Amino acid sequence: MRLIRTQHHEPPTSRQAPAVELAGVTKTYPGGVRALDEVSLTVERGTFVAVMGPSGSGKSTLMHCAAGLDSPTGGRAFIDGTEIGGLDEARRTELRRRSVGFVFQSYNLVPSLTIEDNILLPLRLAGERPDRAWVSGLIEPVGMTGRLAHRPAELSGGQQQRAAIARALVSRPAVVFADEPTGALDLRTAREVLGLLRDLVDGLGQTVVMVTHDPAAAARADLAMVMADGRVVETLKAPTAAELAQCVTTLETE
Ligand SMILES: Nc1ncnc2c1ncn2[C@@H]1O[C@H](COP(=O)(O)OP(=O)(O)OP(=O)(O)O)[C@@H](O)[C@H]1O
Repeated sequence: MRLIRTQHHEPPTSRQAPAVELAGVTKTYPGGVRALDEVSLTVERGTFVAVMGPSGSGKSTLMHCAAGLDSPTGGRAFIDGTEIGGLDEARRTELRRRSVGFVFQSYNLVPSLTIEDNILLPLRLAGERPDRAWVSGLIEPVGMTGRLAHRPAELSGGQQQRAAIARALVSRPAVVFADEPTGALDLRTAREVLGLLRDLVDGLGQTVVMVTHDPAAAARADLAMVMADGRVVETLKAPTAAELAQCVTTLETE
């Protein structure tokens, strides 16, 4: 597994293209803040990647540029082998719908819809028919089998996040971006949700990129990228919570 590439190369375009690829990506916001400074990285399929770093180091900007939610001001970003920068807004939306799933700290389920309709919503929005076998295969591991007719308010936070994870996966995306997915959960529930993400990577070959402040959460990933000042300054394979905590503390005090 190779995460960081710094040299120029032609991006692969086959189904086996990396889930995400950034080549020299820079993001300068109006006003002049350089939130990303020539970041190059590859997220291989079937891997769980955590992004950590002090506040303001560029984690959210990295996620937004890698997910096609925002445009880099320099460099090239690819999702599933497709360059985002070459697409107009409609095509970019279509690429996100087809290839990217999102999980948020606050679940973002639609309160008026049942859990089943929430999970199926991305397919409905895309005008696609559910692949029943895939959907059933998702419902069971996320623990929603007996809860499909419930509304989100009838579920605990952990259950809502599990439903949100099923929703993120329902369109079989190339990559799921999870932004502080355990930030609103208690310790035990957070551990269960992280275990679920880990199982989805191991069992379904899903690719997950998770932004987190929590070293224990990041330690569940295959790789942790640690950011500072818009750059990836450390890439740790099979990281431990202790080494991640140490790394971030050092950066925060520098
Ligand atoms: N829309 C924006 N306009 C101008 N500057 C921005 C904007 N969004 C972020 N920034 C700046 O870019 C830098 C990186 O911000 P970013 O939100 O990516 O960091 P982060 O690591 O996600 O921080 P946190 O952990 O606090 O969420 C910061 O200096 C921030 O102030």
